[in-house]
Amino acid sequence: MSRQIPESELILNADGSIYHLHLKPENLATLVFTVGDPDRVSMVSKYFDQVDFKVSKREFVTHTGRIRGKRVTVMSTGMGTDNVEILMTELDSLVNVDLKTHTVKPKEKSLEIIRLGTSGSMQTDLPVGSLLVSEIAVGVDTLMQFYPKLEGNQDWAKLVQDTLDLTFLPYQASASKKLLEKLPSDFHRGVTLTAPGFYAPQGREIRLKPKMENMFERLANLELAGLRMTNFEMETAGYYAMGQLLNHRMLSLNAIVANRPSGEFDKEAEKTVDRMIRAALKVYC
Ligand SMILES: O=P(O)(O)O[C@H]1O[C@H](CO)[C@@H](O)[C@H]1O
Ligand SMILES: O=c1cc[nH]c(=O)[nH]1
Repeated sequence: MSRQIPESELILNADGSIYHLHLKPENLATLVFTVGDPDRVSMVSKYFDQVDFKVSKREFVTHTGRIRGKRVTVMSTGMGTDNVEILMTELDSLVNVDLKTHTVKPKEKSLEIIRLGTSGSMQTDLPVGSLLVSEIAVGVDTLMQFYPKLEGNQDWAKLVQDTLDLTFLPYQASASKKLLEKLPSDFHRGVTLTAPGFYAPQGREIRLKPKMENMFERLANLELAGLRMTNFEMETAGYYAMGQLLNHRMLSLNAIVANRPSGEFDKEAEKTVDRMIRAALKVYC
């Protein structure tokens, strides 16, 4: 008999749903699209043939339905890897923990989780309106200081640590090869920097001067094994790392809405996001 997880660690609501996501196992499909913005959930589910289930709690809004006969879930996470940690742990618990006995199920189940996010480009030749898939992501947040060490190559993480003179080691994880290979070639492939904030942690200056000078220029000039760093956002490395530790297949797609070298923001950002959503549903549903 596996360990019984205390009620204070795996918390259920009065209706038996999991604490933050407010979902029961039967409300979740094995293919899950995630978005940051709660308003983006209906931008995805409007393409479903039917929506059978809707729930929302805090920033976690979920719609589950069918598209071309395939069952699919879309849900929002809000911003940041702290929310991703909650999302991934609770999604994993919905499929791999028996919520009645509070014990881990003997047979592990994997989800396919595809993030549909917005992002800022560090590269001149990656303009606003581009679509990009994160092949590798480097997290400069401290989430992975609290979990088992990630297996696999950490060369990008070390390079970023040296470049930004960070006092802690960032972490690096990759997209699922199986999901990646299905994607058409009009998606640029990139190395994504997942930052613990939008302004100084991505080198932006409003009133406060970031401690790190020329941050995006320094990162944009890095090269490793023929790859360069391409874009900033705030979740992907957390997804890839948690997915690797929990054995779920992960992919992060990015609509490039800002270009840092040119100082431009995409005037048609909503259309760019819609193009990414339609492309993803076509490939994975
Ligand atoms: O558009 P979403 O998915 O929220 O993603 C990006 O946008 C937010 C910042 O504006 C961050 O969450 C960042 O990762
Ligand atoms: O520059 C950007 C644009 C969207 N999201 C980010 O985190 N950064």
